[in-house]
Amino acid sequence: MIALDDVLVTAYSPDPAGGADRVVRLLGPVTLELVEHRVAIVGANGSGKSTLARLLNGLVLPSSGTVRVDGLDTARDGAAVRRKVGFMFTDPDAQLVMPTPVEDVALSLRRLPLTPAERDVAARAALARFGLADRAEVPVHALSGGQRQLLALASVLATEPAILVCDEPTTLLDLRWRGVVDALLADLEQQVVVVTHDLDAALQADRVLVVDDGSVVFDGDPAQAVAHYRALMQVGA
Ligand SMILES: Nc1ncnc2c1ncn2[C@@H]1O[C@H](COP(=O)(O)OP(=O)(O)OP(=O)(O)O)[C@@H](O)[C@H]1O
Repeated sequence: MIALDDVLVTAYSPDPAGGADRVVRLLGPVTLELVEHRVAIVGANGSGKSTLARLLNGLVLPSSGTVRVDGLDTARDGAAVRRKVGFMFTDPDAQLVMPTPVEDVALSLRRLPLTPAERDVAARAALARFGLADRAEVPVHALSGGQRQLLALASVLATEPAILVCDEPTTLLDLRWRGVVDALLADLEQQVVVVTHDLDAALQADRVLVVDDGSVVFDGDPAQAVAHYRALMQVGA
């Protein structure tokens, strides 16, 4: 279970007038527990969604308050939390570090007690699961955006996270690849927390958080959450 207790995230921001840096609030205070299988986070650009998502695996630490994942404190047990919580970035290039897909997935498998040959077999099996079997040795930069997104998903899932946090995983994708990634995410056994601008995807979640100006302004039923968000954005259904 993910539990945020009175979490506040602040940052220092330069004073345009040239004075001392000012402390600005990015998010919070937020207190909530996430136990649902599928949780979506929606909100305007710059509202604090990524900050909230990044808190969940310790990429962002609270300035005050605590974030716990199955009892592990992200501020004190960061490495253990990151083994538990996989994170998929909007831009797969932020995450893919090896020259070829098979090497990238193999890198994700490094903590498992496997021989190099076993790791290679496991990496290829992971690529096959995502339709990338014949792309294993193609340079990562030569893959399409959709294929890179799938590779990022394959790599993060290879670490066998208990929870997967995805920050706008389909924003860069065309309709076909969006459908592929949405279907793969929907089928996962893991708890998935997804930041999305895709309101149809949000409607499929069990619970939706609406973030606005650094606060969670609605939390609950997906249809009501989407209606709340539309009203906030002053756009019709
Ligand atoms: N380290 C930081 N220092 C200062 N400001 C920051 C920092 N990180 C984020 N911000 C600001 O906090 C606000 C929330 O950022 P965040 O990335 O969480 O928004 P978001 O809702 O994910 O936006 P988008 O939909 O555009 O990706 C933005 O105004 C951003 O510029």
